Amino acid sequence: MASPQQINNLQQHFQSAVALSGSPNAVSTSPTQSYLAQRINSMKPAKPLKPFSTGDIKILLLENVNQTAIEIFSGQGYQVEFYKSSLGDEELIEKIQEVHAIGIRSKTKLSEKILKHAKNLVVIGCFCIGTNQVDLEFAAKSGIAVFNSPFSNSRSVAELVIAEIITLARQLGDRSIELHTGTWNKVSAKCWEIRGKTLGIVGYGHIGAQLSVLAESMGMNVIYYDVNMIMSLGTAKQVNTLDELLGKADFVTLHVPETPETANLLSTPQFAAMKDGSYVINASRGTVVDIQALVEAMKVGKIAGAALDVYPNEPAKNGAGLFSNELNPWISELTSLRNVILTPHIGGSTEEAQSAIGIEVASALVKYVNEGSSSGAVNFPEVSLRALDLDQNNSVRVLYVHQNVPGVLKTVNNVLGNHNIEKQFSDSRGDIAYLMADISQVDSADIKSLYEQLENTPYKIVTRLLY
Ligand SMILES: NC(=O)C1=CN([C@@H]2O[C@H](COP(=O)(O)OP(=O)(O)OC[C@H]3O[C@@H](n4cnc5c(N)ncnc54)[C@H](O)[C@@H]3O)[C@@H](O)[C@H]2O)C=CC1
Ligand SMILES: O=C(O)CCC(=O)C(=O)O
Repeated sequence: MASPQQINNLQQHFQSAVALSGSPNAVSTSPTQSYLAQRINSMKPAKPLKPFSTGDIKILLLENVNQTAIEIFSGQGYQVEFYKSSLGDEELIEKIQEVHAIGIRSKTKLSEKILKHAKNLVVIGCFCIGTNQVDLEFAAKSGIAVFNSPFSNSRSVAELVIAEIITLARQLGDRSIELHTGTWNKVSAKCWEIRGKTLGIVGYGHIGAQLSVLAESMGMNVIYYDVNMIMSLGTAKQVNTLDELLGKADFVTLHVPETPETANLLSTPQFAAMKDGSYVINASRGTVVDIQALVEAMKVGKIAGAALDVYPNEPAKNGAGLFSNELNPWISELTSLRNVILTPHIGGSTEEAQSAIGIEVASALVKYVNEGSSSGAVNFPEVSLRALDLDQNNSVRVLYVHQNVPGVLKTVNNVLGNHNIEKQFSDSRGDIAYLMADISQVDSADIKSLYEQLENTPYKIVTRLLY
């Protein structure tokens, strides 16, 4: 057990988080408050680890990732390069060659074409929920772990949808535009209360379920369709088919991920199956709704209103004139329709959500870079080891990503077996496996040779040593 003075010193050490460079000569550690509290509360001082042979940690942050993340990375001494927008392919390819970590939101496409240029990249942070913008399989095969924030912006999306339900039901967008342009148009025709109306939620995950509770509290009846059986919250009811939901709902809202199965989930036949005068809301991904078909269904009055937050193609940066037919061919038709609310992918854009996402994803990246823990990774086996103790001198943490084929562990343990293996954990996910091991009695002169032996093993994808 550590003395109170030692704990205090440790606390100061973590809190100041100064000069924590990723260079081989500097100490690195994790900064998050919850993690800090966990470490300190355990009353067992942990040995801070430093990366071997990765040089100074460089991180590229795109798409205006929140300040909380910048502070965490800077606090670690990482070299942070920050951009407000995403980058074009050419510039991205140039920048990605050198960095060890990259942070993006929903716009930056990290396809195989881009990722194959990354020479040092060990980790990708998606500072959002969706990870469809990253080629997760190629990343895993290249030994690059991907993290996201699974629910930090869910509430923000659910609240936006509640606002949109009322806005559509009362035609508030149109009334506001009219008055902004001098027209007083006091009408009640086809304007409704939402009380007693049926909300159909497609995808009852984090956002769908949160929305369900909010909608019920406002007097709506909730039904939902999901490919999985999911426990209902409140008095919501799961229906068996999408068509059943479409035939019953006054408002249909989509909260599914972008997958091949969800492409054009709502198209001409689905709009035809909906109730006359019903409404559509899409804050999931742009590919989930066939927007040309939606335009047609609205022109004939089948659909009385729509709120869209996401589009198949979205501009890479903010600016006037970017939302035009050059981006998506139906934009002028869509913008000429009445009772259509169009927002620029802001479902998760609140101060609360962005700050929480910044802390969550940055902390996961730091834990992976500094300690090797892949807990929460979306494309990687989840492996973690308890920290090394402060007094464990001559210990090395081995991080070894390899192809999931028979015999690899035998080869690796032959290399590690010259030392004392204090603890070891390995797991696999599809074609990829990840081994973490803490070994002791390692002379510092031997670290380079240990690294080279592991690097030269067959089926190795990435080797990292922390000590
Ligand atoms: N507009 C915005 O700013 C934001 C958009 N999103 C989008 O919302 C999506 C949903 O987010 P969460 O609720 O957190 O995801 P989640 O993973 O918690 O829930 C998704 C649900 O959809 C279901 N599902 C998958 N395929 C389906 C299908 N073909 N038909 C019916 N159900 C299906 C799943 O079983 C799951 O229950 C994200 O994948 C992301 O693309 C998320 C956050 C912000
Ligand atoms: O805030 C963003 O940039 C993207 C939000 C989003 O779509 C997500 O979290 O999946």
